[in-house]
Amino acid sequence: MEVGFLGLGIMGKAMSLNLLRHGFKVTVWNRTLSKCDELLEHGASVGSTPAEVVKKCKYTIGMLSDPSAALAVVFDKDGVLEQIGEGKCYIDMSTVDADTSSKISEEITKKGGYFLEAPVSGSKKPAEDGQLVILAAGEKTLYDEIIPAFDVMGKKSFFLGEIGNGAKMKLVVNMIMGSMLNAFSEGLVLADKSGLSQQTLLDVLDLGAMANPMFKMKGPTMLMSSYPPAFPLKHQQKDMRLALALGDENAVSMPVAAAANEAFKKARSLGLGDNDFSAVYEAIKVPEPSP
Ligand SMILES: NC(=O)C1=CN([C@@H]2O[C@H](COP(=O)(O)OP(=O)(O)OC[C@H]3O[C@@H](n4cnc5c(N)ncnc54)[C@H](OP(=O)(O)O)[C@@H]3O)[C@@H](O)[C@H]2O)C=CC1
Ligand SMILES: O=CC(=O)O
Repeated sequence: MEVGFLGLGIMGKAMSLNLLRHGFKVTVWNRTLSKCDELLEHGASVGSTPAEVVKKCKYTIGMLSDPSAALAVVFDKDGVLEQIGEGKCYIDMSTVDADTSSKISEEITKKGGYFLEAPVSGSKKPAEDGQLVILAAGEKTLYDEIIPAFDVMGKKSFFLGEIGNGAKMKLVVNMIMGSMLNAFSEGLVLADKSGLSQQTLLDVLDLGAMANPMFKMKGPTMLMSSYPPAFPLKHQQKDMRLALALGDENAVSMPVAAAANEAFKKARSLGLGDNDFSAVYEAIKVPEPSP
């Protein structure tokens, strides 16, 4: 199977390498073209624009940072839309809101193409190991056709129905994840300030009903103030923002998520946006100014 891949950030690089490793023919494009070099060494072809990739491949996958990037790659000059048409398929795996996905879907469909949104749950390591959870929605026939690629990139794929449902599911999941990480960070600070061993807190949590891979993986590195980006904090804050907007639309009160969003915003204002999202702990450690 031949696929195009647009966006070689942390996730896109790992996902496209996996496809190559499993025998797919892959043509890649990235805004910063130099990031294509490593993929070229692993046997990928390189397209000079998104349009060129779509022209060459029946199936093209996008993995871009946020709604504006996802829209730019489709609608800008030399974008996906210029070559999409009858028999061409576009799969956007970026985390965006339902409106962004719908705009892309409408225009692609108008031109006779097929569209699937398919955001993923799971970070850098699951992407490298082909262990993502794929949350797809949109064109069911395209979903069935692209399953061989999803099976390489992920451990489980869900088909969630109409366009927007994949985006919404992803935002709900990440709203929970961001809120949990904040509560965890506050717990670490509280343990420290009240004279307890933070390591013992990690051990206690890991033995009880709240044990989870995120606390287990992030806890030790947070205690070392080490935040190499697996999931960049700026993207987690974008997801909190989009999840809160979804809450607004549906009149769902989410005070916990709103407070977590404030902590991620504070972390961004401290210059931590390109660090791993667990760096929110640094923002929680900073004392509030006294009145
Ligand atoms: N990292 C993670 O753990 C996970 C991330 N996600 C989601 O996946 C998506 C990608 O994440 P990740 O790989 O971590 O992000 P990165 O920041 O590592 O990569 C972002 C990619 O988007 C490209 N990009 C940004 N702006 C534009 C633009 N205006 N036009 C064209 N390309 C653009 C970047 O290109 P360039 O190299 O030129 O900057 C890069 O290829 C995000 O939506 C994120 O929320 C989902 C699950 C897990
Ligand atoms: O979106 C991030 C993730 O870890 O999933």
